[in-house]
Amino acid sequence: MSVQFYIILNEHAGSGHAKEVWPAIKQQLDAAAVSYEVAVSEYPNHAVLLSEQFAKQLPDTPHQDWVVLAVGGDGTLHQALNGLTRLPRHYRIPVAYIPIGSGNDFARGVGMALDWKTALNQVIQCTHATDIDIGSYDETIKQERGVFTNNLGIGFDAAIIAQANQSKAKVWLNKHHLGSLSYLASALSVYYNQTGFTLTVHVGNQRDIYPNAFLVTTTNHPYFGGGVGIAPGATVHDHKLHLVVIEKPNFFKLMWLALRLVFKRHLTSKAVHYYQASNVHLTVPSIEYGQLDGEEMGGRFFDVYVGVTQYPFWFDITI
Ligand SMILES: Nc1ncnc2c1ncn2[C@@H]1O[C@H](COP(=O)(O)OP(=O)(O)OP(=O)(O)O)[C@@H](O)[C@H]1O
Repeated sequence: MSVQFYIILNEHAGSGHAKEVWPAIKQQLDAAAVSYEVAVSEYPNHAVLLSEQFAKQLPDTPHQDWVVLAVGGDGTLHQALNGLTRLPRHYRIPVAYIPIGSGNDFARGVGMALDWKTALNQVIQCTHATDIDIGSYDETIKQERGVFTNNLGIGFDAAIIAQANQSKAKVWLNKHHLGSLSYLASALSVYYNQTGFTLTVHVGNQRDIYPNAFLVTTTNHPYFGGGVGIAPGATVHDHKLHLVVIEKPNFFKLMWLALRLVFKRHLTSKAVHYYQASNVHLTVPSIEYGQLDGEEMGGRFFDVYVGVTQYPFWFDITI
Protein backbone atom coordinates (compact mmCIF):
# COMPACT_ATOMS: atom_id res chain seq x y z
CA MET A 1 0.00 0.00 0.00
CA SER A 2 1.43 3.40 -0.91
CA VAL A 3 0.82 6.16 1.59
CA GLN A 4 1.21 9.91 2.01
CA PHE A 5 3.02 11.37 4.97
CA TYR A 6 1.93 14.29 7.13
CA ILE A 7 5.36 15.23 8.49
CA ILE A 8 5.60 17.02 11.83
CA LEU A 9 9.09 18.49 11.95
CA ASN A 10 10.68 19.69 15.19
CA GLU A 11 13.75 21.61 14.05
CA HIS A 12 14.79 22.01 17.70
CA ALA A 13 15.17 18.28 18.36
CA GLY A 14 18.70 17.14 19.16
CA SER A 15 19.48 20.75 20.13
CA GLY A 16 19.00 21.87 16.52
CA HIS A 17 20.45 18.76 14.83
CA ALA A 18 17.05 18.20 13.19
CA LYS A 19 17.22 21.56 11.44
CA GLU A 20 20.64 20.71 10.00
CA VAL A 21 19.55 17.27 8.81
CA TRP A 22 16.11 18.19 7.43
CA PRO A 23 17.30 19.33 3.93
CA ALA A 24 18.98 15.93 3.44
CA ILE A 25 15.83 14.10 4.63
CA LYS A 26 13.74 16.15 2.21
CA GLN A 27 16.14 15.31 -0.61
CA GLN A 28 15.83 11.59 0.15
CA LEU A 29 12.02 11.85 0.26
CA ASP A 30 11.95 13.66 -3.10
CA ALA A 31 14.41 11.22 -4.65
CA ALA A 32 12.13 8.35 -3.62
CA ALA A 33 9.08 10.24 -5.06
CA VAL A 34 7.33 10.10 -1.69
CA SER A 35 4.16 12.13 -1.34
CA TYR A 36 4.19 14.33 1.79
CA GLU A 37 3.15 17.57 3.47
CA VAL A 38 5.25 19.29 6.13
CA ALA A 39 4.11 21.09 9.27
CA VAL A 40 6.82 22.71 11.37
CA SER A 41 6.48 22.80 15.15
CA GLU A 42 6.61 26.53 15.92
CA TYR A 43 6.72 26.33 19.71
CA PRO A 44 6.96 23.72 22.50
CA ASN A 45 3.99 21.32 22.41
CA HIS A 46 2.79 22.62 19.03
CA ALA A 47 3.13 19.09 17.61
CA VAL A 48 0.14 17.97 19.74
CA LEU A 49 -2.09 20.58 18.14
CA LEU A 50 -0.74 19.89 14.64
CA SER A 51 -1.48 16.18 14.79
CA GLU A 52 -4.83 16.69 16.53
CA GLN A 53 -5.94 19.16 13.85
CA PHE A 54 -4.71 16.86 11.11
CA ALA A 55 -6.69 13.96 12.57
CA LYS A 56 -9.81 16.13 12.96
CA GLN A 57 -10.00 17.06 9.29
CA LEU A 58 -9.37 13.51 8.04
CA PRO A 59 -12.65 11.57 7.70
CA ASP A 60 -12.90 8.56 10.01
CA THR A 61 -13.43 6.12 7.15
CA PRO A 62 -11.52 3.04 5.92
CA HIS A 63 -8.79 3.15 3.26
CA GLN A 64 -7.26 6.46 4.33
CA ASP A 65 -3.71 6.51 3.04
CA TRP A 66 -2.18 9.04 5.45
CA VAL A 67 0.58 8.38 7.98
CA VAL A 68 1.71 11.00 10.50
CA LEU A 69 5.52 11.07 10.51
CA ALA A 70 7.24 12.68 13.50
CA VAL A 71 10.70 13.98 12.60
CA GLY A 72 12.55 14.82 15.81
CA GLY A 73 13.19 13.13 19.14
CA ASP A 74 11.10 11.10 21.55
CA GLY A 75 9.28 14.27 22.63
CA THR A 76 8.13 15.01 19.09
CA LEU A 77 6.80 11.47 18.66
CA HIS A 78 5.12 11.70 22.08
CA GLN A 79 3.34 14.90 21.13
CA ALA A 80 2.32 13.68 17.66
CA LEU A 81 0.84 10.50 19.16
CA ASN A 82 -1.01 12.38 21.90
CA GLY A 83 -2.56 14.69 19.30
CA LEU A 84 -3.65 11.67 17.25
CA THR A 85 -5.27 9.95 20.23
CA ARG A 86 -7.07 12.97 21.75
CA LEU A 87 -10.27 12.24 19.86
CA PRO A 88 -11.40 8.63 19.51
CA ARG A 89 -11.29 7.28 15.95
CA HIS A 90 -12.52 4.00 14.60
CA TYR A 91 -9.91 4.03 11.80
CA ARG A 92 -6.76 5.20 13.50
CA ILE A 93 -4.06 7.08 11.59
CA PRO A 94 -0.74 5.21 11.75
CA VAL A 95 2.25 7.06 13.17
CA ALA A 96 5.90 6.86 12.10
CA TYR A 97 9.10 8.39 13.36
CA ILE A 98 12.60 9.43 12.25
CA PRO A 99 14.92 9.56 15.29
CA ILE A 100 16.99 12.74 15.20
CA GLY A 101 16.67 13.81 18.83
CA SER A 102 19.14 13.49 21.67
CA GLY A 103 17.99 10.28 23.35
CA ASN A 104 15.99 8.43 20.68
CA ASP A 105 14.97 5.77 23.17
CA PHE A 106 11.87 4.75 21.25
CA ALA A 107 13.95 3.83 18.19
CA ARG A 108 16.26 1.77 20.43
CA GLY A 109 13.34 0.16 22.21
CA VAL A 110 11.58 -1.01 19.06
CA GLY A 111 14.77 -1.95 17.20
CA MET A 112 14.58 0.82 14.59
CA ALA A 113 17.81 2.06 13.03
CA LEU A 114 19.35 4.96 14.92
CA ASP A 115 20.84 6.54 11.80
CA TRP A 116 18.19 8.62 10.10
CA LYS A 117 18.88 7.40 6.54
CA THR A 118 18.17 3.76 7.38
CA ALA A 119 15.28 4.77 9.64
CA LEU A 120 13.74 6.77 6.79
CA ASN A 121 13.98 3.72 4.53
CA GLN A 122 12.32 1.64 7.25
CA VAL A 123 9.43 4.11 7.13
CA ILE A 124 9.05 4.83 3.41
CA GLN A 125 9.49 1.21 2.33
CA CYS A 126 7.05 -0.09 4.95
CA THR A 127 3.96 -1.64 3.39
CA HIS A 128 1.57 -2.06 6.33
CA ALA A 129 0.92 -0.74 9.81
CA THR A 130 1.78 -2.86 12.84
CA ASP A 131 0.11 -2.52 16.22
CA ILE A 132 2.56 -2.16 19.08
CA ASP A 133 2.14 -1.44 22.78
CA ILE A 134 2.00 2.09 24.09
CA GLY A 135 1.39 3.19 27.67
CA SER A 136 -1.70 5.12 28.74
CA TYR A 137 -2.06 7.19 31.90
CA ASP A 138 -4.84 8.85 33.84
CA GLU A 139 -3.64 11.25 36.53
CA THR A 140 -6.59 12.06 38.76
CA ILE A 141 -5.25 15.03 40.76
CA LYS A 142 -4.57 17.32 37.80
CA GLN A 143 -7.00 15.32 35.67
CA GLU A 144 -4.56 14.73 32.88
CA ARG A 145 -4.62 11.72 30.63
CA GLY A 146 -2.74 10.64 27.55
CA VAL A 147 -0.37 8.10 26.13
CA PHE A 148 3.36 7.47 26.07
CA THR A 149 5.62 5.41 23.86
CA ASN A 150 8.55 5.00 26.25
CA ASN A 151 7.94 5.66 29.91
CA LEU A 152 6.32 7.62 32.69
CA GLY A 153 8.81 8.44 35.42
CA ILE A 154 8.57 9.99 38.87
CA GLY A 155 11.56 11.17 40.90
CA PHE A 156 15.19 10.82 39.88
CA ASP A 157 14.81 10.35 36.10
CA ALA A 158 12.27 13.16 35.84
CA ALA A 159 14.41 15.53 37.95
CA ILE A 160 17.39 14.75 35.71
CA ILE A 161 15.37 15.63 32.62
CA ALA A 162 14.17 18.88 34.21
CA GLN A 163 17.74 19.80 35.08
CA ALA A 164 19.28 18.67 31.76
CA ASN A 165 16.69 20.66 29.79
CA GLN A 166 17.73 23.81 31.63
CA SER A 167 21.42 23.13 31.20
CA LYS A 168 23.37 25.11 28.61
CA ALA A 169 25.88 22.25 28.54
CA LYS A 170 23.19 20.01 26.95
CA VAL A 171 23.21 22.12 23.78
CA TRP A 172 27.02 21.98 23.53
CA LEU A 173 27.18 18.26 24.32
CA ASN A 174 24.47 17.49 21.78
CA LYS A 175 26.30 19.45 19.11
CA HIS A 176 29.27 17.17 19.76
CA HIS A 177 27.06 14.05 19.82
CA LEU A 178 27.61 13.58 23.55
CA GLY A 179 23.99 14.07 24.62
CA SER A 180 24.13 11.19 27.11
CA LEU A 181 26.84 13.04 29.04
CA SER A 182 24.45 15.91 29.78
CA TYR A 183 22.14 13.41 31.53
CA LEU A 184 25.09 11.97 33.45
CA ALA A 185 26.22 15.43 34.59
CA SER A 186 22.66 16.28 35.71
CA ALA A 187 22.30 12.88 37.40
CA LEU A 188 25.12 13.60 39.81
CA SER A 189 23.78 16.97 40.90
CA VAL A 190 20.20 15.69 41.14
CA TYR A 191 21.35 12.77 43.30
CA TYR A 192 22.38 15.18 46.05
CA ASN A 193 19.17 17.22 45.91
CA GLN A 194 16.56 14.51 45.41
CA THR A 195 15.33 13.07 48.72
CA GLY A 196 13.50 9.77 49.03
CA PHE A 197 9.69 9.99 48.91
CA THR A 198 6.72 7.81 49.84
CA LEU A 199 5.30 5.77 46.99
CA THR A 200 2.36 3.38 47.04
CA VAL A 201 2.16 0.82 44.25
CA HIS A 202 -1.15 -0.98 43.65
CA VAL A 203 -0.95 -3.93 41.28
CA GLY A 204 -4.03 -6.15 41.23
CA ASN A 205 -4.82 -6.94 44.87
CA GLN A 206 -1.26 -6.23 45.97
CA ARG A 207 -0.34 -2.95 47.68
CA ASP A 208 3.29 -2.08 48.42
CA ILE A 209 4.45 1.02 50.24
CA TYR A 210 7.96 2.37 49.73
CA PRO A 211 8.84 5.13 52.23
CA ASN A 212 12.15 5.97 50.54
CA ALA A 213 11.42 5.73 46.79
CA PHE A 214 13.88 7.53 44.59
CA LEU A 215 13.36 6.46 40.99
CA VAL A 216 9.99 5.21 39.76
CA THR A 217 9.77 4.34 36.09
CA THR A 218 6.89 2.65 34.31
CA THR A 219 8.26 1.64 30.95
CA ASN A 220 7.02 0.13 27.72
CA HIS A 221 10.43 -1.05 26.45
CA PRO A 222 13.94 -1.43 27.92
CA TYR A 223 15.39 2.07 27.52
CA PHE A 224 15.24 5.44 29.20
CA GLY A 225 17.54 8.45 29.57
CA GLY A 226 19.21 7.98 26.18
CA GLY A 227 19.96 4.26 26.09
CA VAL A 228 19.98 3.16 29.75
CA GLY A 229 18.51 -0.38 29.83
CA ILE A 230 16.32 0.02 32.92
CA ALA A 231 13.97 -2.91 32.09
CA PRO A 232 16.01 -5.32 29.94
CA GLY A 233 13.15 -7.82 29.53
CA ALA A 234 10.53 -5.30 28.34
CA THR A 235 9.24 -5.37 24.76
CA VAL A 236 6.60 -3.40 22.90
CA HIS A 237 4.82 -6.67 22.09
CA ASP A 238 4.24 -8.21 25.54
CA HIS A 239 1.12 -6.11 26.40
CA LYS A 240 2.72 -5.34 29.76
CA LEU A 241 4.15 -2.38 31.59
CA HIS A 242 7.41 -2.81 33.44
CA LEU A 243 7.63 -0.84 36.67
CA VAL A 244 11.03 -0.33 38.27
CA VAL A 245 11.18 1.23 41.75
CA ILE A 246 14.58 2.07 43.21
CA GLU A 247 14.94 3.16 46.84
CA LYS A 248 17.41 5.91 47.56
CA PRO A 249 20.86 4.34 47.78
CA ASN A 250 23.92 5.89 49.41
CA PHE A 251 26.52 7.18 46.98
CA PHE A 252 28.60 3.98 46.92
CA LYS A 253 25.49 1.86 46.44
CA LEU A 254 24.48 4.20 43.62
CA MET A 255 27.79 3.61 41.87
CA TRP A 256 27.41 -0.14 42.43
CA LEU A 257 23.87 -0.02 41.04
CA ALA A 258 25.04 2.00 38.03
CA LEU A 259 27.66 -0.67 37.33
CA ARG A 260 25.07 -3.43 37.65
CA LEU A 261 22.81 -1.43 35.33
CA VAL A 262 25.52 -1.44 32.67
CA PHE A 263 25.68 -5.25 32.88
CA LYS A 264 21.86 -5.53 33.15
CA ARG A 265 22.15 -7.13 36.62
CA HIS A 266 20.42 -4.38 38.62
CA LEU A 267 16.97 -5.98 38.91
CA THR A 268 18.21 -8.53 41.46
CA SER A 269 19.55 -5.82 43.79
CA LYS A 270 17.72 -5.46 47.15
CA ALA A 271 17.16 -1.74 46.50
CA VAL A 272 15.37 -2.46 43.22
CA HIS A 273 11.73 -3.61 42.96
CA TYR A 274 10.39 -4.83 39.66
CA TYR A 275 6.77 -5.39 38.53
CA GLN A 276 5.29 -6.55 35.26
CA ALA A 277 1.57 -5.89 34.85
CA SER A 278 -1.00 -4.57 32.41
CA ASN A 279 -2.16 -1.93 34.94
CA VAL A 280 -0.48 -0.20 37.85
CA HIS A 281 -1.75 2.53 40.18
CA LEU A 282 0.87 4.83 41.72
CA THR A 283 0.35 7.42 44.44
CA VAL A 284 2.90 9.92 45.71
CA PRO A 285 1.70 12.33 48.45
CA SER A 286 4.62 14.76 48.08
CA ILE A 287 5.57 17.09 45.25
CA GLU A 288 7.95 15.27 42.91
CA TYR A 289 9.09 15.73 39.35
CA GLY A 290 7.41 13.68 36.65
CA GLN A 291 8.33 12.95 33.05
CA LEU A 292 6.62 11.38 30.06
CA ASP A 293 8.87 10.23 27.21
CA GLY A 294 11.42 12.81 28.32
CA GLU A 295 8.83 15.63 28.39
CA GLU A 296 8.54 17.38 31.73
CA MET A 297 5.30 16.93 33.72
CA GLY A 298 6.51 19.44 36.31
CA GLY A 299 6.62 19.08 40.10
CA ARG A 300 3.33 17.65 41.46
CA PHE A 301 1.52 15.08 43.61
CA PHE A 302 0.64 11.85 41.79
CA ASP A 303 -2.40 9.64 41.78
CA VAL A 304 -1.93 7.98 38.45
CA TYR A 305 -3.39 4.88 36.81
CA VAL A 306 -1.06 3.53 34.14
CA GLY A 307 -2.15 0.96 31.58
CA VAL A 308 -1.14 -0.48 28.25
CA THR A 309 -2.92 -0.25 24.92
CA GLN A 310 -1.98 -0.69 21.25
CA TYR A 311 -1.52 1.76 18.39
CA PRO A 312 -0.66 1.25 14.69
CA PHE A 313 2.90 2.25 13.76
CA TRP A 314 4.29 2.58 10.27
CA PHE A 315 7.86 1.24 10.03
CA ASP A 316 9.46 -2.05 9.17
CA ILE A 317 12.54 -2.89 11.21
CA THR A 318 13.44 -5.81 8.94
CA ILE A 319 14.47 -3.31 6.21
N1 LIG B 1 9.62 25.68 17.74
C1 LIG B 1 10.03 25.20 18.91
N2 LIG B 1 10.75 25.95 19.76
C2 LIG B 1 11.22 25.45 20.91
N3 LIG B 1 10.99 24.19 21.35
C3 LIG B 1 10.27 23.40 20.55
C4 LIG B 1 9.76 23.84 19.30
N4 LIG B 1 9.09 22.83 18.71
C5 LIG B 1 9.15 21.79 19.58
N5 LIG B 1 9.86 22.12 20.67
C6 LIG B 1 10.18 21.29 21.83
O1 LIG B 1 11.38 20.60 21.64
C7 LIG B 1 11.45 19.64 22.68
C8 LIG B 1 12.45 18.57 22.40
O2 LIG B 1 12.01 17.75 21.37
P1 LIG B 1 12.40 16.22 21.26
O3 LIG B 1 12.13 15.51 22.53
O4 LIG B 1 11.73 15.72 20.04
O5 LIG B 1 13.97 16.26 21.02
P2 LIG B 1 15.13 15.85 22.00
O6 LIG B 1 14.82 16.24 23.40
O7 LIG B 1 16.39 16.40 21.40
O8 LIG B 1 15.16 14.28 21.81
P3 LIG B 1 14.91 13.06 22.84
O9 LIG B 1 13.59 13.29 23.49
O10 LIG B 1 14.90 11.86 21.94
O11 LIG B 1 16.05 13.09 23.79
C9 LIG B 1 10.02 19.20 22.90
O12 LIG B 1 9.68 19.37 24.25
C10 LIG B 1 9.21 20.17 22.04
O13 LIG B 1 8.05 20.66 22.68
